[in-house]
Amino acid sequence: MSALLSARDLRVVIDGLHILHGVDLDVAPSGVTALLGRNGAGKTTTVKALLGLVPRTGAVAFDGAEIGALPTHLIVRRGIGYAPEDRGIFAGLTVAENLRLAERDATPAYDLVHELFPELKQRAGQLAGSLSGGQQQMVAIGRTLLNGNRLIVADEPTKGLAPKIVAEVADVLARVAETVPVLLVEQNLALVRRVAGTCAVLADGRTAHQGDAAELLADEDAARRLLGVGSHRPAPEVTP
Ligand SMILES: Nc1ncnc2c1ncn2[C@@H]1O[C@H](COP(=O)(O)OP(=O)(O)OP(=O)(O)O)[C@@H](O)[C@H]1O
Repeated sequence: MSALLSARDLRVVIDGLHILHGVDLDVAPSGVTALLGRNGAGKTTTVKALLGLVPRTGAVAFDGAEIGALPTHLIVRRGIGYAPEDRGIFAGLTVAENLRLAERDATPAYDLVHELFPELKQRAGQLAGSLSGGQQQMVAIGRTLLNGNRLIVADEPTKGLAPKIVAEVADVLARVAETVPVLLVEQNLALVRRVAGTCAVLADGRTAHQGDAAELLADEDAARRLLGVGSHRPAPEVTP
């Protein structure tokens, strides 16, 4: 199965600091590919480099076309949707207004968004700032689905959320990945175990491992070495 997106030797230098030293990454054409690594390993920078949000060198192929040197607006136009770490939603606008602001296509895919997240339809008039963390993630991810994107990039969608809400977001991601492939930056290994098929692990700005997510997480020594945790310790619940 050839990758939907593959990055080779991705490097990022910011203000003279070498942040990525050669990241290789393959995103599977279906399901969830998890991007893992300890704090500061370079996950968010990798995602930003893929989207052209930071100066970078290296090759990035998306659906067979080279996008490694393109500016961000041309990359997103090729069909990559981004849900950033801070969600980037407008707290003072309603759910419907947040979605409307993200419209790019002449015929935005509201059917898909409302089918996946009926709650966003029910809460169309509610201020986004008064939604739960999980519901806010639905808005952030829903926005990326409006425009016929072929890859969704979600950066730590569960960060700072209570376990019950993490379970909600896990459901959201699992549902989305049935329709559109997802590149997921995530620290919650229980969630990764539940939703991800493949994974890449970064360490110190480089790719330290790529492969099957379940296999890695089943290997306690490898998980401890690469991620700094025993993958079998009691984890926050993510199953409903
Ligand atoms: N604009 C910047 N200027 C200086 N250093 C930066 C910049 N952006 C990132 N870094 C540094 O690069 C390293 C990688 O950061 P990055 O945010 O990509 O890591 P991460 O794996 O996403 O971490 P976390 O899991 O903690 O969010 C960190 O040491 C960070 O401090």
